[in-house]
Amino acid sequence: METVGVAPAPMSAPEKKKLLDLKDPLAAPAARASPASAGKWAMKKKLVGGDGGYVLEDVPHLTDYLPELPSFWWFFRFILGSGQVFGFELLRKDFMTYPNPLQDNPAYSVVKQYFVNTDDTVTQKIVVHKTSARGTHFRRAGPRQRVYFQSDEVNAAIVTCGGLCPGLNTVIRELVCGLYDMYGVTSVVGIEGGYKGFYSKNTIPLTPKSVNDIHKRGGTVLGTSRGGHDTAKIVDCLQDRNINQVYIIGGDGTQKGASVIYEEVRRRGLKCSVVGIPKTIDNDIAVIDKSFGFDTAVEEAQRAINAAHVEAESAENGIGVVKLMGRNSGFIAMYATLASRDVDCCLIPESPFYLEGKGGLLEFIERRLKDNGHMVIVVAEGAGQDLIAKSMNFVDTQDASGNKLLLDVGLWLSQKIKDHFKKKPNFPITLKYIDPTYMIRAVRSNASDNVYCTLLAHSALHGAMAGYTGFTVAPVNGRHAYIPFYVKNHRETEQVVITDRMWARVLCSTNQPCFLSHEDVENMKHDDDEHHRHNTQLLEGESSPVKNSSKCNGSVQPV
Ligand SMILES: Nc1ncnc2c1ncn2[C@@H]1O[C@H](COP(=O)(O)OP(=O)(O)O)[C@@H](O)[C@H]1O
Ligand SMILES: O=P(O)(O)OC[C@H]1O[C@](O)(COP(=O)(O)O)[C@@H](O)[C@@H]1O
Ligand SMILES: [Mg+2]
Repeated sequence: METVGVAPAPMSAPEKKKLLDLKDPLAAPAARASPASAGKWAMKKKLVGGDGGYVLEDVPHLTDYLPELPSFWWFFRFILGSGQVFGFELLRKDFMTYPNPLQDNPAYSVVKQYFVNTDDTVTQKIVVHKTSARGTHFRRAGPRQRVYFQSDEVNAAIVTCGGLCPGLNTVIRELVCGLYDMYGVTSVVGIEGGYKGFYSKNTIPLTPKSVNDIHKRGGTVLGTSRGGHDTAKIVDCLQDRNINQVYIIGGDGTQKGASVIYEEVRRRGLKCSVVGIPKTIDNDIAVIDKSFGFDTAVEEAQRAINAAHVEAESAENGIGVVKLMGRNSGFIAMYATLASRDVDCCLIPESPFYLEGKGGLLEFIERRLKDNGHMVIVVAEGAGQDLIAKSMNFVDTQDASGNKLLLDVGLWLSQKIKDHFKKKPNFPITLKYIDPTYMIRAVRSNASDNVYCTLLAHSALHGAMAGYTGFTVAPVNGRHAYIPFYVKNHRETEQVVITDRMWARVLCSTNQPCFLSHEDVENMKHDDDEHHRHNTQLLEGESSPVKNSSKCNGSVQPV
């Protein structure tokens, strides 16, 4: 088995494919029943072991639960008896699959080895020691020699859910154009307004012509929403409309929803590939290198930080406060701070801070103003929420998707700073608060995100055409991979690890206090070690492959 990023190790035949769990229940007869009964059809891990602690977290395939797809297979089986005896498995595969239409596409005729070797995998852990286990791998994304759908058989649907993010339109455009141009698929529809659009709205026909210019606009031409995830109704819609490939673009909440849809599709025995494309401007999806739109967000944040800096520099004891997105994680704030170099203090949810007293934020602000005459503070929207909640009577509220609604930390902080300096008449300050959140989210994607979105879309449709299902697609260490929905930590929010070197770089560039005592840091390191141990039961002796504060490692390679 060839691997990417780790030298291939020779394997003995019996060890080559140690199928830890491949036996799945046969398909349930196509039926409509309550998803509550879906338990016994729930996703099973498909783990394949290899030499040296190699583990492949494989993706489900339509044939896992639809072992006999075409009806004429039954006819041959009836005449010839057992497929196994007559070497029939090979013949069966030929009936179930079709040559990839890309092989006749003039644009790809020059490519030396266009099709991905079916055994290629991508390693999750790229830094290894000579004694470390090879660890978790994912199936490499890309076009396969044989596909499980004929072009005229495909009815594809695309939906966007959750918050906006630069690049949504590019992903939609490239899915549509890729399906048409590479696979000759002509039936693609858009679902309007997120998950609830499956059962409350008409579909929008999508063609290369209708999506031609959409990548030049922010937002999503399909509309999006939070809430409204009714699995049974969504799968009814897929069944009624004969949709056999569904591309679901959204963040952590959306991918959890996609996973449940996949389970229900499988329970009903439908030939329908369920594909997730991870989206979140916050860049807080675990396992993957980064999510699309993040680069654009960091770039766009520079404009707000520059404005804050200009304002602060031009006033006596000027302070610019900029609030950036990041509900649970400070990736945008951290990267925008590092990119700018004008920021004096970066506050993120992962790093608690305090205002008053020795080593507190207010003391630091005073000192920096005395030294420099101005300063810029970047604060992620999720930072300091505990402090705010303590200082005012607040009852937790949630949005339609169940996400906690946050208090405006930028406003709160600005007020606290103003109040502090009001008590010091000899220390007049000028504070400007800039909240560019929705401006950053609503812009069109930049050039690098556009290319990234194109590759994501292509990887997604290659996977669906090859019959894979129940997976999200994303770069892992620079290579696109298919990550099964069942990889739980992939669906959980990732946070900046403040005991990693990347956060130290920020502290170094801003010279801000770390607000933590030595004891706090030691406790955090201990928690991280515990987390590593918990995440690496398969890989004794390895550190966590999941947590990674830099999160933007590796340039994205063509699939
Ligand atoms: N645990 C869950 N199970 C099923 N659907 C979910 C779950 N969490 C969120 N969703 C659905 O996913 C969609 C988007 O979720 P949301 O949290 O708003 O955005 P995002 O996907 O960007 O995180 C919503 O329609 C919501 O109902
Ligand atoms: O105002 P909205 O639409 O609820 O969005 C706000 C949230 O959306 C985000 O940009 C990203 O959220 P999702 O990726 O979960 O959609 C958060 O940073 C922010 O808290
Ligand atoms: Mg989310």
